[in-house]
Amino acid sequence: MSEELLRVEAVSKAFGGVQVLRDVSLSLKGGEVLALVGANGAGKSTLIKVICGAHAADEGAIYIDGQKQSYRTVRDAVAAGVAVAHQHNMTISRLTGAQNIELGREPTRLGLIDKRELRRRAEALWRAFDVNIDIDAECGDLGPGEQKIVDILKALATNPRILILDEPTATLTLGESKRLFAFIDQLRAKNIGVIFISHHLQEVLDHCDSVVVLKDGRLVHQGLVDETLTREDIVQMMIGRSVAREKRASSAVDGETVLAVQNLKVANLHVGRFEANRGEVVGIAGLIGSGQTEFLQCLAGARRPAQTGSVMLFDKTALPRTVGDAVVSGIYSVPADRINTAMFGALTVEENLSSASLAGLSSKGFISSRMARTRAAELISALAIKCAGQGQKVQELSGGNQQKVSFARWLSRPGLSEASLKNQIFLLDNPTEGVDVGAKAEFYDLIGRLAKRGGTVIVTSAEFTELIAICDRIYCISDGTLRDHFPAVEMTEEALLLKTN
Ligand SMILES: Nc1ncnc2c1ncn2[C@@H]1O[C@H](COP(=O)(O)OP(=O)(O)OP(=O)(O)O)[C@@H](O)[C@H]1O
Repeated sequence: MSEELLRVEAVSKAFGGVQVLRDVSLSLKGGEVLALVGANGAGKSTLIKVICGAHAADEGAIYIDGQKQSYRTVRDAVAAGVAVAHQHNMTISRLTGAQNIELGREPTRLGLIDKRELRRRAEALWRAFDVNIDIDAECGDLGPGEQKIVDILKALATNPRILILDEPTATLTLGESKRLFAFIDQLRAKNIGVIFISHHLQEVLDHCDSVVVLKDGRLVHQGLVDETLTREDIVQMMIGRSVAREKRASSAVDGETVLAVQNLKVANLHVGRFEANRGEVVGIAGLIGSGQTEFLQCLAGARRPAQTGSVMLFDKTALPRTVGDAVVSGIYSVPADRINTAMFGALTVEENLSSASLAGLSSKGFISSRMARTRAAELISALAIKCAGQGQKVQELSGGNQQKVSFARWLSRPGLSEASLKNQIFLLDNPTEGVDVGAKAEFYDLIGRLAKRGGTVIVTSAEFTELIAICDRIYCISDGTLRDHFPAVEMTEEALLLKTN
């Protein structure tokens, strides 16, 4: 590793009186892959935004190559050699990989886009990083792991010396993540300094050189990743307690089938046979983009399948036609794209938490604001949602805390009481994406409690270890078909990978 490339010195930042970063200092060398970890709301994204010019620090300074930076915009930071690849896929599906890589920087000739030069530039980058993807294919035809690499190449097209990767593996399966790490090794070899944000602590230990831990806006640790540092050490530093990784006790499945689907077709998926029982947590394992999201959308009334086949859903023989029908039938959904589709960013935490259960919070036609407040307070405490108060706008929360609100919205409907949830189905599409280890444990506990009360939970996850830990049975999607299922206790991550490839 070479000389110090980036130095963050005593940076502090507050929003509206809430201190989010306190006196944070860290250092990054060329060729170093530095992991930035911390619980949801610890201040990781805010720190990144200060480094990449999106926020100005209240106090402190950023140095690159020992030079104090005075940049005020993202463009200034790019000019100084800083680039960011954001967590959510920013590629445009109808453009090719090459067009995405050069998006916003297209070379022109006689006032028109010079397609040949554009292709040449993208290819030069592609060759420099020895990437094994088709840059002439439309991004919509690439897998999520390949799209992530296109996103990173797009950031690299600005020729940065410091590259920030914000949760790049959050939606990738293990195989896709491995490919991404091989790519990160190339960045290291080219002496690029990488800041890597992740909630997957094992990959931090396996692939990063050093780690910085933030807790409540303070830096509590910066050090090398070596054999003496364990996952448990990092968890302790992040949340001040340890989090067990044991399996949840299997729920009291009473065997009564509440949902059975045969021969359904949706997107690129054929559902040969799928069943879910009362009191059961059923997992669906598949590579991202295998059709599991679309299948859950059909069950939630948000999409019509191309072919319905035969259906048994409680006492009906059809799937819900609308989301409203589904909710009336007792089917609640936490969709994958929840931040855009299932939340009201401009409304408060309390309003979002109440929005799925207004009828239950009403008396004589009026919403009881006392009941809404009490219910919201219960949920905020049960899921440890970090917010300045119930009145804070959801768009001001950290990404992980927004996820928690979207999950909790549907929990506010049945409530956290011990009432039976028989004939209620919860559809959770990758529910713990972006959520920290402590909150994950709370989610698993809540999922177990929903099943114990007789509810049926159907869940997908990019993390197969998570499915093994929380499910009773797991269906696997292989060759575009969902049919085979296995008891979770008999599964390993490797076995699931083989069955879904
Ligand atoms: N624009 C804003 N206005 C008010 N508060 C904000 C704003 N942006 C961030 N915050 C607050 O700053 C704190 C830190 O948020 P940040 O997004 O940096 O956390 P994070 O560590 O990236 O979390 P996550 O793992 O959930 O993504 C949160 O409590 C959040 O509510």
